[in-house]
Amino acid sequence: MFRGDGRAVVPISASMAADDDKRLAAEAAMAEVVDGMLVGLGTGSTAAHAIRALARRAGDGLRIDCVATSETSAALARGLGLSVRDFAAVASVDLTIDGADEIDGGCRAIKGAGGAMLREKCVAAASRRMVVIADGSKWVDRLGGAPVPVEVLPFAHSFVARVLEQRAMPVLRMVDKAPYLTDQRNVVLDCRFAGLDPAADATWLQSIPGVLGHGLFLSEVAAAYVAEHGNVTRLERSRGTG
Ligand SMILES: O=C[C@H](O)[C@H](O)[C@H](O)COP(=O)(O)O
Repeated sequence: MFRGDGRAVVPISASMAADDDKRLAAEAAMAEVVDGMLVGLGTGSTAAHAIRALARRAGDGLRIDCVATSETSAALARGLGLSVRDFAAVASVDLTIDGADEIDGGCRAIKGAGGAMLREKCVAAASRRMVVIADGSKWVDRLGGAPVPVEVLPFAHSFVARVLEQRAMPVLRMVDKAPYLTDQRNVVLDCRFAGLDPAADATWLQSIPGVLGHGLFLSEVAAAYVAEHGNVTRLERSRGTG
């Protein structure tokens, strides 16, 4: 099966459960999890489906350890009986399963609507393989419809915002009338770019003092499971991409 842009995709299954594409995508990714793995747990509503699916499989006898990309995911996983190790003591992860805010045909993603992109990037980088799970609304031809979240040292946020204005419209993320804080107690500037150039803008973001991380995942994602109207498609990153 081919998308309009000619990229090959592999149809996996069709399901009557069209109202729960996130869960279907998460369950499809379970095929990649085998006994003995150290699994990276993503963050967000789609990743939560994967955590619940992993817990069910662990209940059926699958032996895995996990690391989590957020305190929320760690708490969910532990509450379901999964073994969650401290990532600070982990150098390498076998497989990470995470959500995304946007994913394109080259398996490039925008992540971080839930504020977890810095830990997600660290765990992804430590992983032998990272797969994204998503419902069809996340699948885009071109990245940039969603804002790019940028995690910033609070000390530097006004300076960083001024620099970001050269290429984007940064908005300080707020919750209950106060700046949103990540698990690391940093702030987030959500950036809408006027014509995102993913590679150039990722390099530029990383060069700004005070920027600790951002939600552009351009080389980390090996494959994506995208469920749309009950149909799950696996999109593999092309060799040589990114
Ligand atoms: O910080 C949050 C993460 O990057 C999420 O994986 C991403 O925002 C997707 O979340 P959801 O599955 O809830 O749409």
